[in-house]
Amino acid sequence: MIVIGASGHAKVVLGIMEALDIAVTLVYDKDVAKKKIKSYSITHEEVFSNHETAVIAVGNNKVRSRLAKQYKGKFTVAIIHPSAIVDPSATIGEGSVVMPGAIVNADAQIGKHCIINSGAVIEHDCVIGDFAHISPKAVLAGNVTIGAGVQVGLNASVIQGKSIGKDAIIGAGAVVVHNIPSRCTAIGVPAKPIKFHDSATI
Ligand SMILES: CC(=O)SCCNC(=O)CCNC(=O)[C@H](O)C(C)(C)COP(=O)(O)OP(=O)(O)OC[C@H]1O[C@@H](n2cnc3c(N)ncnc32)[C@H](O)[C@@H]1OP(=O)(O)O
Repeated sequence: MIVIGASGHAKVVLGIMEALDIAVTLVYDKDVAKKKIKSYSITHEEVFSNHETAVIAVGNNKVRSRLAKQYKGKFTVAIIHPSAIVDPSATIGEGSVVMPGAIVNADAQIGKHCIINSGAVIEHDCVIGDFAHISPKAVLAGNVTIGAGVQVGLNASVIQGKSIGKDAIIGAGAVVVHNIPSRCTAIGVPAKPIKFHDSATI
């Protein structure tokens, strides 16, 4: 399997692949200054064979979205660390990565190319849009809806039934008790928007 990206996030993705015994054919990053990641040499040329599947190991939601378009057709599976607990009724889209210790509960639906980071909890019936990132130790209660491209920060929590609009950023430690609009940054307890931005992930 090809790993696209060679940043810190890629180190964790590579660790998951090692734990799953998935053979890494090459790690690609166009940045020629990057030479090695863990025990892997970094390839700077796009020398992908057509039939080989890939994972995008890039933490930035917008960059991950761009790369998913660029290499469309190469993504077939989700990568899930063996220590994560995923209910059999949950669905996880292709290209998504579930990190160590995460919990994804019954009937949760996780989109494509999402990151469910270390120790995050996604409760029953949550729906998470493509390219979202649920940061380490963030907790989503039941029936939460997360728009495409959202980042929920470290240790943030969202109470049951609330929704967060596309491309919003929820600050570390925030507690979401009201719906949050698209394309804003919201912080605090209770979380409130402090600014809005234009750019969209998809
Ligand atoms: C494995 C990994 O590493 S995964 C990575 C996980 N990373 C995270 O979860 C980080 C989440 N990001 C944050 O919390 C950021 O601070 C953000 C996105 C909320 C804000 O970042 P920026 O847009 O750069 O805003 P900035 O840093 O200028 O802060 C704006 C104001 O909000 C305050 N603020 C920033 N973050 C928070 C927060 N999480 N909670 C409360 N207040 C905050 C700042 O102190 C500042 O206040 P001031 O204007 O009174 O000085």
